[in-house]
Amino acid sequence: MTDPIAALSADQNAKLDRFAAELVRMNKHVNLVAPTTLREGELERVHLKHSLALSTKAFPPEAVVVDWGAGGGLPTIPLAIAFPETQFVAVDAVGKKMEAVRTFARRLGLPNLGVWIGRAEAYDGPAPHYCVSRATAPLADLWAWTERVLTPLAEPPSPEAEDVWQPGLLTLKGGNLDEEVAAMHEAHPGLTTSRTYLKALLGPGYPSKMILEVRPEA
Ligand SMILES: C[S@@+](CC[C@H](N)C(=O)[O-])C[C@H]1O[C@@H](n2cnc3c(N)ncnc32)[C@H](O)[C@@H]1O
Repeated sequence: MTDPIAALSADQNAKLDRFAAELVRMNKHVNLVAPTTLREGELERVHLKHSLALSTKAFPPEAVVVDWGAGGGLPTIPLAIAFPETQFVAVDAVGKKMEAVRTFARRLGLPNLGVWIGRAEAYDGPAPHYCVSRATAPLADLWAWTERVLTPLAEPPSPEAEDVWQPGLLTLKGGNLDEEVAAMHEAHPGLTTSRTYLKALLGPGYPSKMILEVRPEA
C-alpha cells in the first residue's frame, strides 16, 4: 500500500491543503461536490487521495492530460500539483465550475493547469496524450471523446515501464463495471482494459474503487 499524499513535497502538500480550503469555501457558492464529502477526514479520503491514486505512476513531463468532466477540479487539480511539469486541461460543460477551477489554479499557483469550457464531444483544445476522468460518463462515451483527440507521445514509455502510465484513458470508477465495459467493447472493438483496485493500492477506505485503463490493443 502507498500514501500518495506522503509522497508529495512540503510545497505540494501546502498546495493540496490550500486546494482543500478553497474547495470548501467555493462550494458554498458553486455546487462542485456533495457537501457531505467535505467533512473533516472525508475530503482527504473521498477527493484528494482518490484523485492521487492516479499519481502512483508518473505522467511524462512533456505530456498533455485532459480531464473529462473535471467539475471542481477532480482529479485534475491534485494531479497538476503532483506533476508540475505536465500540462493539464480541465474540461467541463458548466462554465461556473470551470471559472472556479481557473480561480483555484491562480490562487494555488498552477501554471500547468488550463480550462476548456464546453461539451467533451466538441473539445478542440490542446491534443491530449492521456485522458483522465472521475464520475462523468459511461466508458463507451469516455472512450469516444478520447479516441477523437488522443495523440501519440513523441517518445512513448516502454511497454514494460512499470512506473509510468501507458498512454490512453485512465478512469476512476467503482462498483460492478462488467456491463459498462461490455458496452464499451461492443461500441469500440479492438480495445484492451486493465483494472487496479484501490483497496490494494491505498487501503481499505476504497472497497470497490479502481483505476480502469483503456487503450487500443497493441
Ligand atoms: C458528477 S460530476 C464529477 C466532477 C468531478 N470529476 C468529480 O469527480 O468531482 C460530472 C461532471 O461532468 C460534466 N459533464 C458531464 N457530461 C459532460 C460532457 N459531455 N461534456 C463536458 N462535461 C460533462 C458535468 O458538467 C459535471 O461537472
